[in-house]
Amino acid sequence: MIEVKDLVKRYGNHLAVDHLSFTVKKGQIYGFLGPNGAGKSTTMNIITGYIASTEGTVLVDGHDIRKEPEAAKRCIGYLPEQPPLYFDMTVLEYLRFVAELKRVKKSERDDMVEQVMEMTGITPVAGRMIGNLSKGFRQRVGLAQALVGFPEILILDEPTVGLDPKQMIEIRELIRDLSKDHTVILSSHILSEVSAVCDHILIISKGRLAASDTPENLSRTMAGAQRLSLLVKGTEETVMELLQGADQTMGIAGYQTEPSGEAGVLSVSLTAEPERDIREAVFFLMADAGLPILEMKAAGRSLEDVFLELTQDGGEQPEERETGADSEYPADNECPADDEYPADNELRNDEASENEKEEGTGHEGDL
Ligand SMILES: Nc1ncnc2c1ncn2[C@@H]1O[C@H](COP(=O)(O)OP(=O)(O)OP(=O)(O)O)[C@@H](O)[C@H]1O
Repeated sequence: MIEVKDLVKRYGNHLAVDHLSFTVKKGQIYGFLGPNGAGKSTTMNIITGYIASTEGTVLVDGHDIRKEPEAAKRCIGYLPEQPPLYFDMTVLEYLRFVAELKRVKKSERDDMVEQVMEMTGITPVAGRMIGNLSKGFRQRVGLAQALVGFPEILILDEPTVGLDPKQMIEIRELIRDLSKDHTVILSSHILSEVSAVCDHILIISKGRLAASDTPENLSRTMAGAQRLSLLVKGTEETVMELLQGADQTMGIAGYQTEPSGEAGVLSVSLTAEPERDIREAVFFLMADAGLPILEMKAAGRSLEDVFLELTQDGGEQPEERETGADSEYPADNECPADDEYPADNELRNDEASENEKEEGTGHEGDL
């Protein structure tokens, strides 16, 4: 679906994307994970044709984004970090406008807008000004504009940033739903978000690809051997004897004991053979010998540790961004600040009553 080859982006002397190559296959959710300033937005802006690369190529469904931008862009729906919303338009007006910009046939526009509003759960707020919507609803409108034209690929830059936890969960569910019919690439600096939603993780650090695999494989192959620490009620003699005599097929590669500080309780550290989960076997070994386990903790490296190690020092350097006409990067102030509009809680009642009128939409609460 997407082939990124040897991509380079320089901002002056600053190398934001450093010979990045990866492939995105159809029908999966890809998570673009990296600390702030790692180069995620820059890469997404290049893939979507929003800015030009310094070197390298991007093929979208076989179309080179530089040579055939129209054909490539037709395959992509993009939700940038700052959704391109017009706050003084109603949701319906805005989506009709987007449909026109995307050159959807006039005869198909109304139908399509209706469908994307339905898909993103914003039909109840179709007549409301975008500036008066809560952040969660604005994000849905952002997703709806990305869906206009029914592109095969959705590229979402930090789609849950700034949302409250409930809104985050709702948007993640929506993304999961959309992934049934679309290939999705989303960026995030939150590991738990990416591992919860994505089939494949691309870890980016200092503009380079640090790792690319499924969340399961990343934790299995990079997190190293499982280590368990236990508190066992028993004497050192009985525990050591038990471990020495333990069946080799159990997968225990090593062990160590020391006093726990509590009378009659021993602290035991166990290392498993590679890719073995020994928790259950250890539980039964101790239980059969009448030695109660008071505590068991898996001490292996988590996916989080792997991420931190791979991206160490890979984040934002304190450096000025280019701004103004020379910069291809969209200015931060394209959209009016939130405080120019009534606070979300001032709108809650209105929007809630609008939703109540539309019972059975299945979307509520994100107001
Ligand atoms: N217009 C610009 N001019 C100069 N430097 C830029 C510009 N845009 C981005 N950069 C720099 O390029 C690097 C990558 O930025 P980018 O926004 O792509 O990172 P990111 O991974 O998306 O981070 P974040 O999560 O903070 O959005 C950063 O060091 C950033 O300061």
